[in-house]
Amino acid sequence: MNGEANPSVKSHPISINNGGQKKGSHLTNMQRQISWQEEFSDNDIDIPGTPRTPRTSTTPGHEKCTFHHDLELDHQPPTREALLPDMAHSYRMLLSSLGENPNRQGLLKTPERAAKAMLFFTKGYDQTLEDVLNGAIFDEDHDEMVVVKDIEMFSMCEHHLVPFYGKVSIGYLPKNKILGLSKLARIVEIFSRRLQVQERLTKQIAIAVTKAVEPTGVAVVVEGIHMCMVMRGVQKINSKTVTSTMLGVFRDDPKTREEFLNLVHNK
Ligand SMILES: Nc1nc2c(ncn2[C@@H]2O[C@H](COP(=O)(O)OP(=O)(O)OP(=O)(O)O)[C@@H](O)[C@H]2O)c(=O)[nH]1
Repeated sequence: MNGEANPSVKSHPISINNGGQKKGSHLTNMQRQISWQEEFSDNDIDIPGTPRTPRTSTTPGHEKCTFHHDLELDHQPPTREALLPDMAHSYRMLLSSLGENPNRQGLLKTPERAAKAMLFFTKGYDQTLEDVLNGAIFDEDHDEMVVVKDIEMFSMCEHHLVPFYGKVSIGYLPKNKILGLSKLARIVEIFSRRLQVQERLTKQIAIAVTKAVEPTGVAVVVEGIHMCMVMRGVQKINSKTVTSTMLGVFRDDPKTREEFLNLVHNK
């Protein structure tokens, strides 16, 4: 890792984006660091209108059950299971709309299978940052860049309900707190396992890391292949969409940003 990165980080004034305050104003660096992180509310992660099932079960007999964050279909909370009959019914109607016979042997269990698959694809709606972090935030006197790259990502395009997939690279500059490495990948799961657009996914991941460890800066790059552009519509099979969110020092210091991008792009 480039040892020169941190002196430049510390000396570089962090800009803030608070609507009225200008870049490089007379605020101290610490005040600036606090400012850009405090801008994010829960709404930045949980966008308005995001459907949410209750945190505890509404199924008779399961009122005290809470769901597991490692949600798998054969180990899933009653709240999610309760959605299956309605969803399966919708899929059955869809099969009929296609002119298919939902009662033929091969399709008999398809509505239930499809409903379970859709629940899995959207399991992120039932996860929160707090759930997945599980307290794995550690005090550590470390202020060098941490990068976890090429995290596989599978998501669903909210416009066409078809998948998009790719990889996510996350970097942050810790400020005396580090995050369990797997938790970066788990944060990707929370937000990718929903109906999404790639831009929002990228931003939500960056904000979540910011909330988790209040670092000096966070950088996220997402590279995605959208099946809505491959299998239908414009049918461009080789195009990739790259989105990024740079916060704090990654936004303001070109050297830090460049170090991150070099680490991400070096194979
Ligand atoms: N910005 C952005 N656009 C997306 C994403 N996923 C899908 N889209 C786009 O959403 C748009 C929807 O456009 P519409 O014209 O309403 O739908 P459409 O007729 O199916 O569009 P085509 O895909 O061009 O056939 C398309 O341009 C998609 O490529 C995403 O993650 N980010």
